[in-house]
Order: sequence, then C-alpha cells, then structure tokens
Amino acid sequence: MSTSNPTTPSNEEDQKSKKNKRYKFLLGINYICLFVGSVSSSLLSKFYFVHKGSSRWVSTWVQCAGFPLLLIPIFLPHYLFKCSDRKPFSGFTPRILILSVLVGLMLGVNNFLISWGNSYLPVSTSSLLLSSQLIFTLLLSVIIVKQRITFQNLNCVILLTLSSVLLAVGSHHDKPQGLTRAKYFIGFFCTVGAGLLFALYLPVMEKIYREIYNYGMVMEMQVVMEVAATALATAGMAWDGGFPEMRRESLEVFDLGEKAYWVTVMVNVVTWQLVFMGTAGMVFLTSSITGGICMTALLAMNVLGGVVVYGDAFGGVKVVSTVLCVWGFCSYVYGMYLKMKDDEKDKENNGNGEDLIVMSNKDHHHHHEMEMVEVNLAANHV
Ligand SMILES: Nc1nc2[nH]cnc2c(=O)[nH]1
Repeated sequence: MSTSNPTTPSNEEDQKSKKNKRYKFLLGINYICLFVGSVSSSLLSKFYFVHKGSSRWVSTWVQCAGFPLLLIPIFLPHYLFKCSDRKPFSGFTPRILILSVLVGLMLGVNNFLISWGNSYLPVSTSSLLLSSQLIFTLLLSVIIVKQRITFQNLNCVILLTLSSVLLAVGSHHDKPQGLTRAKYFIGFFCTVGAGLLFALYLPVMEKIYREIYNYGMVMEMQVVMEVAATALATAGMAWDGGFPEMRRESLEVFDLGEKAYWVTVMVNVVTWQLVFMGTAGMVFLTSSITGGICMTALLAMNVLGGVVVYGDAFGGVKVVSTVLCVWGFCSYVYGMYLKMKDDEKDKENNGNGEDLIVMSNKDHHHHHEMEMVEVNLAANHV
C-alpha cells in the first residue's frame, strides 16, 4: 500500500499538500452539488404537485434523464482546458461496465418505486417509512464494505432517524383522495422497497469504487448508471403510455400553462443530476455511511426550504426535529474533523520517509484519492 517516490522531502510535502487541497476541493464541490440539488429538487417536486402535476412516470424519468449534463464536466477538463491527460471513458473494464449497468438498473427501479409510493401514500407516511433508510444503510455497509459501527456513526444515525421520524409524525396527514386498502399496501411496499434499495445502492457503490482510483471515473460510471436507469424509465413510459400522459399533463392539467410545465420538468431534471452526482462523489470521497448521513441531514434543509419558499408552518415538532438533525450532523462532522487531525499528526510523528498509512474504514477513500493523485502526478512526470 505504500509508495516510495524518489523525491526530495520538500517536494514530497508539496505534493501532499496539493493532494490534500484537491481532496478538499472535490469534497466541497460535491457537497455543494448535493445541497443545492437536494433542496431545489424537493422544492420543485412540491411545485409540480401543487400545480396539479401528478404523473408517476414523469417523476421517475426526471430523476435520471439529465445524464448528458454530466458529459460537460467529464469532457471539458480534457478537451478544452487541457488540464487532464486522462482520456474520458478510457478506464472501463468489462466488469466495471457491467456492474455500472446493473447498479443503474437498480437505481432505476428505486426511482420508480419511490415515485409510485409517493403517489399512493400521504407525504407523512412515506417520509416515516423512508426514515428507516439510514439504519439499513449502516447495517448493509457493515455487511458489504465491513464498515465499523462506532459511537460516532451510530449516534448520528440514531439522531437523524429520530429527527426524520418526528418530522413525519408531525406533518399533515394529507390523505390522497381515493386511497383504498389495496393502494395503501402498494404504496407501503413500494416505499419500503425503495428505502431498502437505496440503502443497498450506497455500500454497493462504495464497494465498486474501491476498484477505481480516479474521480473522473466516478462521473463516467454515473453516466453509465443513469443511461441504464433512463432506458428503464423510458421503456416503462413508452409501454404504459407515459409520454402521451406527459403531453396531456402539460397542455391540460398543469395549472400554470405549458411553458411553465416544461421549465419545471427540465429544471427538475438538472437538480436531480446534482443530487445523484453529489451522492456518488460523497460516497467515493468518504464512505457510504458518511454519504448517507450527508444526504439525510439535508432533510432539515428541505424543511427550512419549504418554510422559506412556501411559508409552511414551522413550529413545535419541526423545530425539535431540525435541532436533532443539526446536532447529529454537526457532531458527526466535528468528530470526523478531529479524527482527520489525529491521523495527520500520527503521520507526521511517523516521519516522512515512512509513508505507511494505517487505513481505517472511514479513511479508505481519502487514501484512495491520495493514491490516485499520486498516480496522476507520477504519470505526468514520466
Ligand atoms: N429510496 C430513495 N431514493 C432516493 N432518491 C434520491 N434520494 C433518495 C432517497 O433518499 N431514498
């Protein structure tokens, strides 16, 4: 695991700080994507429903159809800015390609289930069911990527879960019209299924990312996944009359008119890409459980977004839920920060010559990223 470069100590220091800066830069960008994407997609989905949009297929399709947008950050660095020597889409092995397609199909089914569940169940019920998702993410990441359960991550998962349970219990029981028992059960199983699939998606991605060493590759895999998910959604739509339904909805149902409808749908397509790209990047740069925690913690931001933009009521239970969420998330991030400082100190104490990094589970990708930049730097110098 250790690489000993024939470089002078000062050069080595330089490279280390460069790597660290690059890592922090990528982490920052990804979190901004996740943040902006999550808040705006939740606001826009609500906008769509408030103005009488109700198509399950449209909700499914917008979550993945924006994949061509990812081609911009993939191709620009190589062809326009010339700041990367790596040719886009050159690192796929058949194995990685097949795995990406399979995970993409899983994501497609998840998107479909979540849209179906949302259309049958009251918002409060579906949020309640989805609040179990983070616990499953932790459990599955213990099984799949040998994540260690620590006080820090367990504490955070419990606080965030409590926070989302409270939120769901405290929200309005706006029962959709004509909710029969059968429909309730369909909605129930779709939503639980979506939660489980998403909880599986995160550690499975982490496992696959352990075979790759480059952030560009993460985006490229994301394109492949989203193409697979879009193919599934498009096939479903074509088979079930989703396209005529979309057209009819734009012309007759959406109460702000056709133009506003297409703008809403298209902007939603963009915001969903930010969500999924941000999630994938966070999982690659940290771990599946940290990625899941970062996503879930944004629920509080979505609630605040609703309060600011739509004037939703904000009192009692929502306040408690938000406090729990912010508390849980901040203590997690602070704990991670302390651990990172500790590790850096340990490394310094071990001396420069010996570049042995003891990998804890959490650091895995940090180290990965370091290695990747090392590989790139080495390639550039040869
Ligand atoms: N099941 C599920 N699907 C998602 N798609 C985007 N976010 C989520 C999530 O939190 N859960």
